[in-house]
Amino acid sequence: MFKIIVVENYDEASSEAFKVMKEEVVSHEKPVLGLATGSTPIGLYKKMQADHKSNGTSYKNVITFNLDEYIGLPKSHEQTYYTFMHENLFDGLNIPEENIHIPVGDSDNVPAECVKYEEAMKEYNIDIQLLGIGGNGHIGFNEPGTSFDTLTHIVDLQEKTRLDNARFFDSIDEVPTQAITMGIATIMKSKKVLLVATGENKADAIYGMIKGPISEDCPASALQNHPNVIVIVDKAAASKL
Ligand SMILES: N[C@@H]1[C@@H](O)[C@H](O)[C@@H](COP(=O)(O)O)O[C@@H]1O
Repeated sequence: MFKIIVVENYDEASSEAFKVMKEEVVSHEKPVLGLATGSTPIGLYKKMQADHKSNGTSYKNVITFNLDEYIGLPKSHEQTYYTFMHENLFDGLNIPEENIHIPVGDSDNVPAECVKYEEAMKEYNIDIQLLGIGGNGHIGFNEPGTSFDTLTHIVDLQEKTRLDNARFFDSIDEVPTQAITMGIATIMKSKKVLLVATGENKADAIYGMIKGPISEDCPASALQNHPNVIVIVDKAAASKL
């Protein structure tokens, strides 16, 4: 079930998302947050850091699981999601390092890492999973055609996704070709989903997610079967609804 909140712009979307996130953080004794990368959550993460700094909201009992990670880059690489999360969120909060979970993309045994990651999540129930959405409707790195039954797994990144993410690298050739991602079945297990999307280039994906058929052609359409999804979109991303 979707609760759709339409706002004017990116900053308002970040503020609305922050309200939802903060409520989760303060209302659970041990909040379990599923986190995302991409440019969309940066505004939200800045607000979480600012709130921690000025209001002292504590994250010391927070446990986090990130959606995905590139395969093949060393952790310290400036474009890993490990680096992204530390720079954009974790460095400004007081989450104990041992509570932070991100798939290890430079593991010697990536298939075993996927199993281990899924197992680690079984111990906890994710209270809220934050999601962005790809222009082709992907969530995490679950590209169109991914089975809705998937757990954490290895994916070959589509050319469109590599191109979309190439802006962060020196050239398209440097964008990894594979990633580890939570599967769609993993995402569906979280108690609540918070999906944020802004800009006209997300309008088709938002339409497909909410109004399109439930189909593997649009991975986000699986969320039509989730009991509790909050969608925060600006007018541009909502323009085709
Ligand atoms: N794996 C991430 C997704 O989790 C993210 O939702 C998507 C959209 O990114 P952006 O928010 O930059 O548009 O990009 C990447 O592919």
